[in-house]
Amino acid sequence: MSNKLFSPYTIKDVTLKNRIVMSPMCMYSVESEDGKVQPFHITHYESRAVGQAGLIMVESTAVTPEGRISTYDLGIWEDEHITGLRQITEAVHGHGAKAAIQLGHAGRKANLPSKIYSASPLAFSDQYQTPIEMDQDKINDTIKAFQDGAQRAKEAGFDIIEMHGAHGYLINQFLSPLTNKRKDEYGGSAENRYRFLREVIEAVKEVWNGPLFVRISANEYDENGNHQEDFLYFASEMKKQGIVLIDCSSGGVIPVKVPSYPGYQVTYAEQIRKEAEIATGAVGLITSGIQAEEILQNGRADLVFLARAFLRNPYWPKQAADELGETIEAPVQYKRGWR
Ligand SMILES: Cc1cc2nc3c(=O)[nH]c(=O)nc-3n(C[C@H](O)[C@H](O)[C@H](O)COP(=O)(O)O)c2cc1C
Repeated sequence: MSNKLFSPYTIKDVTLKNRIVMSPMCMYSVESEDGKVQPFHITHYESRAVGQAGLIMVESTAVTPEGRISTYDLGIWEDEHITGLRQITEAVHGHGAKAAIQLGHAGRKANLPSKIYSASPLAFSDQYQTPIEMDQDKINDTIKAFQDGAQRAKEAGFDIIEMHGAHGYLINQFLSPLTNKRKDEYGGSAENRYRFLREVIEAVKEVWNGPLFVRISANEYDENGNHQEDFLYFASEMKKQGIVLIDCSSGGVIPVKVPSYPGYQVTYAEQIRKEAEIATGAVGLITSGIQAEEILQNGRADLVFLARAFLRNPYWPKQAADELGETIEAPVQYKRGWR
């Protein structure tokens, strides 16, 4: 039986050469607080493309300055950011990988000295500022910032955009009843809590025809948080709106510890894939080729996302190919006998 991990995967008009995704990881490596790409970022992402990942996803990139997790975050809030981001996509494409970017807004989890905003005025913890509740103008401006970010991502040459709806950041703050206590049409029912994400997706679609992913936290580890029926509702709405893949993570909404064992979140990708009939990505302690292949062969997810494994080993796909007895289209150093 041939390996799925190394078979191509087509989403809309984009074909990945394999199903291995470098999961988004903030590198907190912007030095001058301007959100601009540094030489480090280009090397960091290019090296994983050399290592044969099918899709390189650039870290959560802030759509507004106030939406940064920290002042060290990459930004996409002004046109000046496009040049550096284009250097990343060109470097990644040069090695046959596709490039994605995760558009993010930290909301109440912004660790900044300036004012911060959220769905409701609830601090994440006593280490964080209490955010200002977004009024309608702020909501509209933020939706426009996601749209402008998508336009800039297009101009920078990205193939795929992912909206960061997980880990307790702004979109997640609207989705979760733990953080959204609003009395207006953005709060209350699951339908209302979904409204902000719905409007972000609609705005992004006006400027972006390519594949659009959403990352969600499919378990909030609190009985008063969203439950499976809520996630299935969100997934079915995303599908109706044309989202092509849901990247299934968990946690981060409130400060509770997330479990951690091999494949600890795969079950969410599996459930959403089966019940909402939408493609999913699995992430979380996927570290071996055999484990990744099992996930794909058993229809538990369509793509595997790896974060820390790629930090440790930019050549992880080669390691996985060796485990699975697969020969991969090798970069030149493999052909010269690199083992
Ligand atoms: C240093 C670091 C930075 C991260 N930054 C992001 C991020 O920008 N966006 C995101 O959705 N997840 C982020 N994550 C979470 C990873 O994408 C991934 O979901 C998580 O690490 C579990 O996968 P792993 O076990 O393969 O590392 C980050 C993780 C790490 C270790």
